[in-house]
Amino acid sequence: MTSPLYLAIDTPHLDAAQTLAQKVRHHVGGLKLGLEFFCANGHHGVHEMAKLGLPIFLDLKLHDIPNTVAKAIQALRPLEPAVLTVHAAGGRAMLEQAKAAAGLNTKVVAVTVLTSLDTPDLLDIGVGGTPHDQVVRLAALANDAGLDGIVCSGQEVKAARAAWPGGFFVVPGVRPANGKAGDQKRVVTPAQALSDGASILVVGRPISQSQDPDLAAREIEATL
Ligand SMILES: O=C(O)c1cc(=O)[nH]c(=O)n1[C@@H]1O[C@H](COP(=O)(O)O)[C@@H](O)[C@H]1O
Repeated sequence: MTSPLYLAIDTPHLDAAQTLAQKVRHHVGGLKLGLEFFCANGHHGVHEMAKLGLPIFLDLKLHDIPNTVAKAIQALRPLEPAVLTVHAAGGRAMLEQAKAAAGLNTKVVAVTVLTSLDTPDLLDIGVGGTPHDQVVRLAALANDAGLDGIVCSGQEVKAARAAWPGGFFVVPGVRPANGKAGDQKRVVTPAQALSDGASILVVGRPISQSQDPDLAAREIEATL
């Protein structure tokens, strides 16, 4: 069975990204490349990482007016990422146009409330209520707009999955029991996120900063 574990490769260095991915390639289901990697290495870098044969999750969290996001996604089409992110807060028209611009083999998923935010952080940006309320609201919008799924924390995935059984749910901010949360505020264990309905789990530092990344990936996999 394919592993639900996607490794977040958060580095601007192509050689470091390749070395890390080579180490864990047999114990992860896919590679997530983010802004840091893409800004430094662009399309060439994505092509190089795709040579490892794992699905590529291109996490660019696009958020702009509908026309700009649609044109950006058209420009990404040759890369054929398995998963691509946009921000749900971009609104209905942006989400609809994002999905329409993507290739048929790309799942477009909407980031709801970043896992680094809690209730006071939402208040700071003018959003009342809890992250849970906001995730449920934005998940309904993403579903309505025809997206494939959402990104949310493990604390909300059960409710989001119940409201959208066929959705694709990406859960980052997962930590093994006793793992360091770092800048993540809404954290659950990988096993909890999976049993609550995550489709895939995104894990970065617990693997990439480990002395032995392959062992760290295997240890997480063993808990699932
Ligand atoms: O879209 C994401 O992947 C994402 C959304 C979110 O709400 N929180 C979040 O942490 N992420 C990403 O997931 C990864 C988490 O990394 P670690 O905290 O190191 O495991 C990073 O690459 C983040 O960019």
